[in-house]
Amino acid sequence: MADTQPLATDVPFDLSLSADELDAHRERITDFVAERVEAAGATGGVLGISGGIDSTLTAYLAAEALGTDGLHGLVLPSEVNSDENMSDAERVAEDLGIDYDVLAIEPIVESFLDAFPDAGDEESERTAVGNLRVRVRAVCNYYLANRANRLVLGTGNRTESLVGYFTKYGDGAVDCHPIGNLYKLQVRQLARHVGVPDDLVDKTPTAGMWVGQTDEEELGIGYDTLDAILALRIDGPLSRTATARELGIDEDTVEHVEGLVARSEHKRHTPPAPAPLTRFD
Ligand SMILES: Nc1ncnc2c1ncn2[C@@H]1O[C@H](COP(=O)(O)OP(=O)(O)OC[C@H]2O[C@@H]([n+]3cccc(C(=O)O)c3)[C@H](O)[C@@H]2O)[C@@H](O)[C@H]1O
Ligand SMILES: Nc1ncnc2c1ncn2[C@@H]1O[C@H](COP(=O)(O)OP(=O)(O)OP(=O)(O)O)[C@@H](O)[C@H]1O
Ligand SMILES: [Mg+2]
Repeated sequence: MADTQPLATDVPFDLSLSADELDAHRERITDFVAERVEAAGATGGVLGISGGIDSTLTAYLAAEALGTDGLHGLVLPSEVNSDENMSDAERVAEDLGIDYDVLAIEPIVESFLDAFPDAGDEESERTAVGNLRVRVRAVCNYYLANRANRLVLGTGNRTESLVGYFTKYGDGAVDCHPIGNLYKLQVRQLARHVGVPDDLVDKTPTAGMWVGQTDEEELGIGYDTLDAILALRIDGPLSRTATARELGIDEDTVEHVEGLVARSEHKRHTPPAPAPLTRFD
């Protein structure tokens, strides 16, 4: 029996979806995936599966939309992924009955780094190498997509997109974003609704770019609060002051999120070019 209970949060603003809304999202997303694949004349989708909730939900819905033959999974362990996440990723593919490959990407990353022996400072190196791992995964996705005329299915949600919490041309390098209209809390809720096991729904989100990384620690804010600020202040009509008052938080927290959104604007657009010269003035 699907669970449509709201998820517990500490935030006094309820983003939970009703049972009808969850069904509507499920239908909208599965229709979207099927339509994108058909419109592209593709044979199906390719998807990286990490053991996290975003790729798990996307895999469940894409398998529903395309059938198990229409979806190919890629589990791409590196030295920073936990064994638990990688075995969960394989469990998702097995439970869905889709074909999948497991490919350790660290040799590819290492051979790339051999070409750049001079490391930068510790913090920028950590981000650069983390992003390299993410971009190696994107290359793997597209290699398989090219070979079998498939689309690369993204797993980004609305929360990550708005604050730019993804690697440009890494996990952001995809052909469509099936769950891109859901805040993180709603991803978890829809996942539970479609039958994803609780231990996967409740798992701590991690980008898996370095050992011990968690999204909430790096972002400096919990997802429940972040979702609510985005819904009220960025997608909604409230001022900074009204958002802070509504959520019982200080204005600095709202301002922090506004900064994340503003600084990541460039990630949400195709790269700009100077205006062309015209000969028809
Ligand atoms: N204003 C601007 N206009 C145009 N381009 C601009 C720019 N500012 C930076 N850039 C470009 O963007 C680059 C920085 O962006 P990027 O390479 O993405 O790197 P960056 O945003 O620094 O790092 C990626 C962030 O996303 C997180 N992440 C990554 C992957 C997965 C997940 C997850 O949870 O799934 C999270 C990761 O932990 C990290 O915090 C710069 O090096 C520059 O090339
Ligand atoms: N080890 C991996 N193998 C295959 N794909 C991966 C791996 N790590 C990350 N990915 C891909 O990158 C995407 C972005 O990672 P992200 O952490 O945002 O999502 P998630 O792991 O599915 O969920 P969560 O945010 O809850 O951890 C994943 O959804 C998945 O498609
Ligand atoms: Mg993850």
